[in-house]
Amino acid sequence: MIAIQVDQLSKSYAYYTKEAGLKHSLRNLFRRERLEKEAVKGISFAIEEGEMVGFLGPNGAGKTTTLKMLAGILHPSSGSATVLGHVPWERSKRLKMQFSIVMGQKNQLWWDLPANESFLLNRYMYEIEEHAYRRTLDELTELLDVKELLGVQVRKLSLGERMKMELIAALLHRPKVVFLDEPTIGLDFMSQKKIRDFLKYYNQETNLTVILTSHYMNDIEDLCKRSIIINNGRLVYDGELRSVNEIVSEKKLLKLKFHQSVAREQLARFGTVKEYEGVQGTIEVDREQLKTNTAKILEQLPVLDLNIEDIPIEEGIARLYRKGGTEHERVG
Ligand SMILES: Nc1ncnc2c1ncn2[C@@H]1O[C@H](COP(=O)(O)OP(=O)(O)OP(=O)(O)O)[C@@H](O)[C@H]1O
Repeated sequence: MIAIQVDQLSKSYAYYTKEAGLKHSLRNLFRRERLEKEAVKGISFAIEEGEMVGFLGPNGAGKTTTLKMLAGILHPSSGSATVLGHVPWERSKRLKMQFSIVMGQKNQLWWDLPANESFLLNRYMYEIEEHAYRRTLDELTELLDVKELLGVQVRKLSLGERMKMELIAALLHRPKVVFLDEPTIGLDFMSQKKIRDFLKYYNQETNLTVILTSHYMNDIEDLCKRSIIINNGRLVYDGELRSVNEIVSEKKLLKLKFHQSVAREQLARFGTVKEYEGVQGTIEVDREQLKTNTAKILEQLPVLDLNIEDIPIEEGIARLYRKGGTEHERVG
């Protein structure tokens, strides 16, 4: 069953230019230049129930704008969307009861109170029955290993502990769809991994539908079979992250080890040298030349070991991003 359906969704922000100086300020009183920023430009996708989808894009690509529309915080300029069959910006109670958003950069818990007080507030807001509340809280605090921290003022918790509490607050009412916006931002490697392991387990156990944005590729690679990538407001990729390079890159990496030292110039005859240490090196080779160049290398150089690899995913994504620029369109 489809949980999230997005069709030709667009959002433009209107804003006015302001030049510095008194002369310009006075002129602006009478004649301001109105500009429009098309932050999201007709994106479409569908997400099945239980899917965990990565949502990627460079700064300013339109991710937050899209998530805000799907969370019902913003109205779109055009297009349509449904979350669990409801139009999000109509803000129906039935959808609110089945939905949650976690923003790694924003606090949703009361800073000066212990987390369990904020949880109680959520219990009343979401009308969670006492027994179900106790059971869910027990389960989540157990899984995230924060039971003994429930009574500690949120401001005194570490970043990782606070993030775990934010997740609990978002999941107490057992939503069916959750948007996680940078849930591991600023966390150390181990805390990131703990949150990832929890999300993986919880998604499998409960069939939760998740849209996840993260600047850490580990999060996306580990958790999301599918990623949607937007750039400059447009959808530029929808599929497995691993396959990005098949689309954007005409290059492969050849990793070589030799019996004896080989001169850099010798390697450079077969491709762009990326790493060089005498007895080993890495070169970037055009896909079409891969076969012939590999054969020549094996024939002409003292090869001990040879591996063919894709260019790193981060690099493939960066190439995908470089395909688009920014657009500010004048409308009046
Ligand atoms: N209220 C607004 N008025 C005018 N322009 C806006 C407004 N909000 C966002 N924008 C512009 O819309 C574009 C998309 O912004 P958005 O915050 O959706 O991007 P993002 O992909 O979430 O970026 P980041 O990763 O930096 O958070 C940006 O160019 C931004 O400057």
